[in-house]
Formats: sequence, structure tokens, C-alpha cells
Amino acid sequence: MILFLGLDNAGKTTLLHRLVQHHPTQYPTSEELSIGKIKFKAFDLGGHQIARRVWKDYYAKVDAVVYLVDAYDKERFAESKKELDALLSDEALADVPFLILGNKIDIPYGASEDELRYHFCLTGITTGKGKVNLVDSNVRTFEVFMCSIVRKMGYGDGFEWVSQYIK
Ligand SMILES: Nc1nc2c(ncn2[C@@H]2O[C@H](COP(=O)(O)OP(=O)(O)OP(=O)(O)O)[C@@H](O)[C@H]2O)c(=O)[nH]1
Repeated sequence: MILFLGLDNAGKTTLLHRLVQHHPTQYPTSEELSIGKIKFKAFDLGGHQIARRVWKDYYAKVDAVVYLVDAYDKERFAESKKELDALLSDEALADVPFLILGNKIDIPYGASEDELRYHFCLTGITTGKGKVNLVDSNVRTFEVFMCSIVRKMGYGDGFEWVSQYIK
């Protein structure tokens, strides 16, 4: 299962719907869909402690986390970082690859990738784009990709990257 997480308004539902467009035979609810064997579920974080309790039930089945950030909403970066840090430091998710998507780059004056990395303290510590073999290393696999879900830009590269780490 792939979990889509992030603050409310980050773009999770929009991303799910985009994925469905490529698979028109699926009829998902807004929070859940499956493509072949892979299931996708989306949950809002931040203030929603109930949601957290619910999706923790899925931990054992999580193949990857797609963490969405609204790159335009800089005022909520600290809040979003707090949620991401909690996830990244969670023992139960230690072996789970994280695709961090900085969304809404179609809006002018949003954060650039460098800015987003700076504010989320991700500068120089992610594991690398492209094909990086991490099989024998103990590091957590995570990387940042910028995207515009409405313009269908950027997230494809992110999914391609993360798919190499899904067993
Ligand atoms: N400009 C722009 N807007 C986007 C993009 N992706 C999503 N949005 C908008 O952002 C708003 C929130 O998107 P959602 O997909 O509902 O966000 P969510 O993370 O599912 O949040 P909840 O609906 O609160 O669960 C909507 O108005 C979307 O149209 C994008 O790439 N660019």
C-alpha cells in the first residue's frame, strides 16, 4: 500500500484523481484507490489525531509514503515539517521509502526546491534522484521532487524514482 500523507489542502485528493485518470476502469472513493495490486490511501495530517490513529493500523502494509507539501503555503511549512519529522523518525516506518512532493509549482512565488529543502532541513541529506542502489545500506530512502499535480508535471518522475525501492 502507498500512503499519501500531508496537511489538508496539500493536494492528496487531486493526486489520487489524477492517478485514476490514467486508469479509467477504477471507481475509487476520494481517499482510496487501487491500481493492480497496489492500494493507495490518503490521510490528512495536522491536528487530526483521529486520522493518525486510523492510518497507523496500516503501518505494517505500507510500501511507500508519498508526503505532499503545498510549496506555495510557506506559512504552514513549520506545521508540515513537524508532521514529516514525526513520520521520518517513526521506528515503524524506518524501512519505508518516502517520496516528498513539493506541489503547486505552477503558482508563481511558491517555494523552489532549494527553499523547500532549506525549510524542511532536507538540504544535502536525501538519498539521491535517479537510480541509486541502497540495498546494502541502512539509510532511509527519501527524496524531494517538485510538481504541479494540476499541470501533470513532476510527480511522474517522483513515482518512477520511488518505484525502484518498492519490493
Ligand atoms: N495551483 C495548484 N493547485 C492545486 C494543485 N494540486 C492541488 N491543488 C488545489 O489545492 C486544493 C487542495 O487540494 P486537495 O487535493 O483537496 O488537497 P488534500 O491534500 O486532499 O486536502 P483535503 O481535501 O483537505 O483532504 C484544491 O483546491 C486543489 O485544486 C496544483 O498542482 N496546483
